[in-house]
Amino acid sequence: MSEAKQVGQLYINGTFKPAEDGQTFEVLNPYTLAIIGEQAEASEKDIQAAIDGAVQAFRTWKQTTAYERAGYLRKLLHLMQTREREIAEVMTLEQGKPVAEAVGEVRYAASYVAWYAEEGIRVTGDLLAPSQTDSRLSVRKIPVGPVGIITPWNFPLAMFVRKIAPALAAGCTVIVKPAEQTPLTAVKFFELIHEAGFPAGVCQLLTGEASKIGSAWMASSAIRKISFTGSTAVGKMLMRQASETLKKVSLELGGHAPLIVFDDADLDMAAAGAVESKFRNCGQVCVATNRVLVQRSVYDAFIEKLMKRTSALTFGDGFTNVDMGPIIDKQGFDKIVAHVDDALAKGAKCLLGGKPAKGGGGYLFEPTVLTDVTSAMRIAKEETFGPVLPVFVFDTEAEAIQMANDTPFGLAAYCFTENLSRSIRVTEALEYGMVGLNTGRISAAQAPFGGVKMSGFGREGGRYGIEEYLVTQYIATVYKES
Ligand SMILES: NC(=O)c1ccc[n+]([C@@H]2O[C@H](COP(=O)([O-])OP(=O)(O)OC[C@H]3O[C@@H](n4cnc5c(N)ncnc54)[C@H](O)[C@@H]3O)[C@@H](O)[C@H]2O)c1
Ligand SMILES: O=CCCC(=O)O
Repeated sequence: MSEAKQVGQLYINGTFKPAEDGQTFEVLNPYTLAIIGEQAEASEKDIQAAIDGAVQAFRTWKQTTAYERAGYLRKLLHLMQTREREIAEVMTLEQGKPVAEAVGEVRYAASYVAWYAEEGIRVTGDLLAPSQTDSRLSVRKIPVGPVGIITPWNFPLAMFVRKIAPALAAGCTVIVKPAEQTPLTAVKFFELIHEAGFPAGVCQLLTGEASKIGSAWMASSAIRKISFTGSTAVGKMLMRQASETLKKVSLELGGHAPLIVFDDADLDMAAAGAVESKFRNCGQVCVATNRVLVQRSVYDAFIEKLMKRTSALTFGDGFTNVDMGPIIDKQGFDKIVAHVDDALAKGAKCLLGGKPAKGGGGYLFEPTVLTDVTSAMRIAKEETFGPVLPVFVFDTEAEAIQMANDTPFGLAAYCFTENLSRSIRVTEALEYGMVGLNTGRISAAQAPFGGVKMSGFGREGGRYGIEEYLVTQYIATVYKES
C-alpha cells in the first residue's frame, strides 16, 4: 500500500469536506506507531449540519419503496466486492490486522449488505380482525427515524456496516461515528456510498471527539435511535443520556466468553475452536474466548493439543504473512500486561508467551497460554481483549455451567461435547445471547448477534436485526358502508 499520508474528510449531505474550522487529528499505524494520516475533527457546526441533513433526507428516504432501497444496497454490495482489497489495506494500515483477515472482514461486512438488500423487501404489517364490520385495524412497520451509530476500532468496517445495512433497508437515514483510531476505513467506505449514489443526507460520516458528537446527538430529539457497539462503561453512559429524549437504543457491549471442553469432546475440534475464537484479531474481539474450562480427565490431553496449535501462531506486521497483528494502542496493551502480571502474581503458570514482543515499534504481545488460573484473578472477571488464553479446570457438568455463568457479561459462550443430551442441557443452561456448540465461530449475517446482562441488548443480523430500526404503527379505521 502507498506510503502517502492519508487525508480523511467528513461526509455530510453528499459531499466530502474538511471540518468547518479546519481541525484534524492524527491517525497512527499501530504496528509502527508512525503517523499515517490526518482525519477531520468535526466542529459543532458540522455535527449540527449532519443532523439537519439526516432529518431532511429522512422525509424523502422513508417514502422510497423497499425495492428502491434494495437497489442502492445492491450497488453498494457490488462496489464492496470489487474494491475489497483497497478497503482491506486501509484497514490493516490503521488497525493492524493481517490483510487476509481484513479482506475477510470486508466480505463479512458485505454479507450484511447482501442480506439486508433482500430483507428490507420482506418487512410486512398485519391486518387484524376488527371488532365491528365497518372497521379496519391495520399495523404497519415504519422506520424509526434518523439513527446515530457509534462503533469501535476492532472491526473498523463490519461493526457499522451491520448497523447501516438494516437501517437503510428499513428506511432510516444514518450518521456514523467510527472510532478515533480507525476513521480512514470509514472514509474509504463512504467513497463507495458516494459512488453508489445514495441521495444526499441519507448516509453521513462524522469523525472527531466522541463525547462532543455523542452529546449533540443525545441532546437532539431529531435523532430517534442510537445504535452503539463498544465498552459496557460507555454503553451505560449513552443509555443514561438517551433517556432524556427517549431514544430507541441498541447496545452491543463487552463480553467474557467461556469455552467449555467436556471429557466426551473431540479434543482436536476443541483445541482448534479455542485457538480460532481466542486469537482472531489478536484476541481483540468481543466474542473472543476469555476462559477455557476443561474437564479434569482430559486436561493434559487438551493442553497438549492446544499448545501445539498456539505455539505455531505467528505475529507481526499485518502486511506480511502473519496470523496476528499488533495490539491497537498503549491502553489496550497495558491492560493485557496487567492481567497477565496479576495472574502470575496470584499463582498462574505461563505455558507459552506471557510477555511483550519486539518489532515494528508498536505494541506486540506474544500468544499466551496460562494454566492454574483461579477466580481470584482479574483475568477471570474482566475482558482482556488480547492474545491471552487462561485455562481453568472443572470436575462436573454442574460446576462447568456454574463457572461459565459466573460473570456479569452474557455475550457469547462455547461448548465442546459429542454427547447429544449434554449438548442440549448445557447450551440451554448458558446465560448468553449466543452459544457455539463444537465451534469457535458463530458470527453470520443471517443470525442474531447480541448479548444479555452487561453485554447489552438488541440484535444485529438476520430478520431480527431490521426490527431494531422499525417501530410499529397501528391504524384503526372506520369506513362508511354503502
Ligand atoms: N458486542 C459487540 O458486538 C461488540 C463488538 C465489538 C466490540 N465490542 C466491545 O467494544 C469494546 C472495545 O472497544 P473500545 O474500547 O474502543 O470501546 P469504547 O466504548 O471506548 O469506544 C467505542 C466507541 O464509542 C466511542 N465513545 C467513547 N466515549 C464516548 C462518549 N462519551 N460518547 C460517545 N461515544 C463515545 C468511541 O469513540 C468509539 O467510537 C470491548 O469491550 C468490546 O467487547 C462489542
Ligand atoms: O468484536 C465483535 C464482533 C465480532 C464478530 O462480529 O464476529
